[in-house]
Amino acid sequence: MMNKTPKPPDTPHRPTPAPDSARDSTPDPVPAVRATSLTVTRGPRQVLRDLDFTVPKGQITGLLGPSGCGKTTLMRSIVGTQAKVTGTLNVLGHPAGHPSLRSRIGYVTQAPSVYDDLTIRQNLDYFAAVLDPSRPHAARRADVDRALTDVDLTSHADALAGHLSGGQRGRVSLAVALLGTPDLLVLDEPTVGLDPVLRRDLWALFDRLAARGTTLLVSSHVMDEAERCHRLLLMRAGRLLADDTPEALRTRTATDTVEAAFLHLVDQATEATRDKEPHR
Ligand SMILES: Nc1ncnc2c1ncn2[C@@H]1O[C@H](COP(=O)(O)OP(=O)(O)OP(=O)(O)O)[C@@H](O)[C@H]1O
Repeated sequence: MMNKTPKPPDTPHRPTPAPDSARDSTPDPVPAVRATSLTVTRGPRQVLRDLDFTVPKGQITGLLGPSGCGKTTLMRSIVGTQAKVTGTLNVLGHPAGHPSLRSRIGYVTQAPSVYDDLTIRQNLDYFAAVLDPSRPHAARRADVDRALTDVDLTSHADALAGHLSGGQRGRVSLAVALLGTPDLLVLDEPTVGLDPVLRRDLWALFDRLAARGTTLLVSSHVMDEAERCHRLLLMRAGRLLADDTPEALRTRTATDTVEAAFLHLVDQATEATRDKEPHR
């Protein structure tokens, strides 16, 4: 079972695909992320094994796979917070973790990081000051207003963060990540626990950000969200099963949905592993 939450009854089978303008645009020759032979060890285990992939600029790339397959580890590697990373991992033209990337990447983890005893606006004011203390007050204020508008929380700006729903807290975290207008936005399962309307609104925001030129890497368990991405990285057990567009995946596997394509690729990979095992 891939989904953490049951599929909501009114979720369309295949949500609105990403806009053609973004899908058909020729990708920037320098990708936002390029990984070659990327391997990560956590504790005694290799949790990412020999990954090769690229994330094109200005598009939404979905990172999908079952719980524990290594999605968070891959995101942490890209934002530069993961230890024991080998191989090559370039992000926006620099090695992952390079100091110049700090202000260019927004990272939203699964646990929203907001101060409960501050209002939404106070949270954003605080993070804006930490992000760039030398930025003039008026410019910081404009950044906060823009981020509030982006996540549709302007009318709740004076509410205490501690009084918000889980989905609203997640949107505050996203607003914090948007304060510095990052070139790359890395979102770890941003739609978990959201109702269908909020999920739709959040995906509409991702589309708007991509249309502005932001690169998004979004992890999810929910395969119908995969259909909304320009590209997909499908993972299983620390390995990459596919790096392609949803359409190409469906065509290549002669299936109707990305979920069916994923299952087809899992079966293929299982068979290939079995064939390599010595016969007893
Ligand atoms: N601190 C750690 N030490 C050792 N192993 C870890 C650590 N954190 C995670 N792992 C292991 O690394 C593997 C990948 O974990 P990761 O959190 O990247 O998966 P995921 O795909 O993001 O899972 P989920 O969808 O449940 O968040 C898992 O097998 C997990 O048990």
